[in-house]
Amino acid sequence: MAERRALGLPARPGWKQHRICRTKTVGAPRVNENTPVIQARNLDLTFETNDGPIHALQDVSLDIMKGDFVSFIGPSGCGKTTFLRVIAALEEPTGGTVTVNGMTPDEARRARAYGYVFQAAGLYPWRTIEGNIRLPLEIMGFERPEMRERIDRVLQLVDLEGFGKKFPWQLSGGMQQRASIARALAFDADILLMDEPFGALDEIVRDHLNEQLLRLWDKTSKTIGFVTHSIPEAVYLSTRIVVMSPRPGRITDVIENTLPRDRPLDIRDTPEFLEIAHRVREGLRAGHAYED
Ligand SMILES: Nc1ncnc2c1ncn2[C@@H]1O[C@H](COP(=O)(O)OP(=O)(O)OP(=O)(O)O)[C@@H](O)[C@H]1O
Repeated sequence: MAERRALGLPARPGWKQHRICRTKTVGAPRVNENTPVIQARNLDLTFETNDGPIHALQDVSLDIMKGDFVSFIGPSGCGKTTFLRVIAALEEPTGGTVTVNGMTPDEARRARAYGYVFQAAGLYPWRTIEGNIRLPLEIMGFERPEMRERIDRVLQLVDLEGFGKKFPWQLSGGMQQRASIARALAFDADILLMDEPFGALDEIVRDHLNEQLLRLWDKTSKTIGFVTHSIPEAVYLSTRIVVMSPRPGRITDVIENTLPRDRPLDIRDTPEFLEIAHRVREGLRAGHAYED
């Protein structure tokens, strides 16, 4: 249900929901060049469960600037997904604040400030690839010619020209994930939130999609928040790597990536790359040691 909201789709009947706004934009971004696109201050989130409270986020503060590619890495349960979901207004923090383009997360969701890509492609099997991409655009009330233009543009961006009339089951897992990215890009939001989008894919496909994503980021200058378990993926893609640690979920290190923006895959064999990867690994280890 929350996933449907993030895609701009209506909740199923009977679900408590925020009203879906059908206009294209509600409220202009209230930021200038020097203001962070995403700003989290002392975020706290405790889930109340039958087994007691779970402190998923503790005192999380972070600024993400326009055009940043920020990866979140850390062991299972350290709050990576929860943090992304708070930014996307899919979870309500129990403390602290977060702004997206100067708005509350909920205002930002209504203003279509971000696209969200989930771990699984989550395409509707009875709709074609085009139909899947078109669905949120229909709900948002775009005119037909504009929908057509947007669908063609995003299919081209993710290298799926000619596949619009296919159904999801006719595409490989990697292509389905690209279609899911195309759907998130169709609103043309400046921010893309991606929750471990390539986790289920094999290494070769993942490498290819990493390259494509980097190219897409370069072409579109979007701001990207990206959850991953993979150190090489985080180092290859990001401008900054946020290392997190569990129980309670918190940020333990923020690593600036000094690699050039132009990154062929074999940059992963260079001493510079390995040095940054080493620092990420040390950060992850330190987070674990803290628990013992
Ligand atoms: N809706 C929820 N209700 C209760 N507990 C939750 C809920 N969502 C997440 N949690 C708990 O909060 C903690 C952080 O979860 P989260 O999914 O954010 O971690 P993660 O770092 O993304 O993990 P993974 O890498 O396994 O996806 C975990 O202990 C998880 O069990």
